[in-house]
Amino acid sequence: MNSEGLVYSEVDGVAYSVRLVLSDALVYSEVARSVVSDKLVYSEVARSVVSDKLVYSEAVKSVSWDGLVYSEAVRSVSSDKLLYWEAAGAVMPGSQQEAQAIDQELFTEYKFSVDQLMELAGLSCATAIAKAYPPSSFTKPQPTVLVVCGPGNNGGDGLVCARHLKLFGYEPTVYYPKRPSKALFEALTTQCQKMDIPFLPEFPTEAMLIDELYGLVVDAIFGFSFQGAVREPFGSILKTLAQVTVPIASIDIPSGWDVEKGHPDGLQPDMLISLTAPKAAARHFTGRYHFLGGRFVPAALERKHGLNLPAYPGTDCILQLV
Ligand SMILES: NC(=O)C1=CN([C@@H]2O[C@H](COP(=O)(O)OP(=O)(O)OC[C@H]3O[C@@H](n4cnc5c(N)ncnc54)[C@H](O)[C@@H]3O)[C@@H](O)[C@H]2O)[C@@H](O)CC1
Ligand SMILES: [K+]
Repeated sequence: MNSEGLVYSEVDGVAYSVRLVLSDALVYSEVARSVVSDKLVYSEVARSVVSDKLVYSEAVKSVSWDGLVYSEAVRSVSSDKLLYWEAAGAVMPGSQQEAQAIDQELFTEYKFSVDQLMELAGLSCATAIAKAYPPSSFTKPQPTVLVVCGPGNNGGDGLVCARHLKLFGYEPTVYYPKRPSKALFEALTTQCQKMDIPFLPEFPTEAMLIDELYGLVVDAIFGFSFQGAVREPFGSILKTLAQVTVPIASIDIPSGWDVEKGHPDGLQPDMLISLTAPKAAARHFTGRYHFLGGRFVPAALERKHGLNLPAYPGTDCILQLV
């Protein structure tokens, strides 16, 4: 027996779709339901695969309302020998002010140093990238990655990410046009150079050139302190990046996006790695992969800001939200 069917219907702003595949050894079903109104988007997806020995099921629920996104994911796999279950719930708070307040408290009250947190942030970005885009998935002969770094700490995360990508077997190249004269950034640059990571003297002006040379772009230009109209040279860089067809992975926030409102005509990355907690703009992210990284928030700080962070699985430094 083999059959497959898809039913889609929409009634009064509620869209339903049901997909079912049946074969002798396998049953696959997918049900999606979403409600969209002026202020509210509610969506629910349930997926399950049942084969002779294995049951896999996944449910993702998310509600977004003006400034707030709540999402919940449950995943379970059971087979003869294995029972695996994973649940995640996340509330996205994330005004720009709140992100900056958490940042400041980590440094002043909790006495972390920037380089400590940057190392963990950059490592989680490289880990998430390796999970979503393993070197074997690259269509180029080498897993080449262009890492574009901005002038602040988001750029620093990019440098750390490039270094770990190199250790993971990728071929990163960095473009870092505005380098602050601070010991931390100079050290991160030297570390990359000593690991034979090339630094581009000029940004490729044609998006096609980037597509030809690299299989992935890491956007580490701006994070949660970005404000106002983009100044050069980043305006031209972002215009070029908006035209590339290879996937873009954005660190913390897609660069050029308003931290709270997003940017409908701006960069639309394939991947977002939210650090510490997703910012409000993350509700506008439509790419394939959304990961949470930066597993360094003390419980008291999480409680104070009502972050309600999802539980990271085991010892992992990242959690896939979408
Ligand atoms: N606590 C945390 O919360 C951590 C944050 N980290 C990273 O730090 C980032 C925030 O870093 P920063 O506060 O340094 O800021 P950003 O890296 O977001 O950017 C600030 C820089 O961008 C420039 N800039 C801002 N608006 C601009 C515009 N319109 N045009 C051109 N240039 C503009 C500023 O002059 C400044 O040099 C986060 O997004 C995250 O990636 C991590 O490194 C570690 C931990
Ligand atoms: K970014």
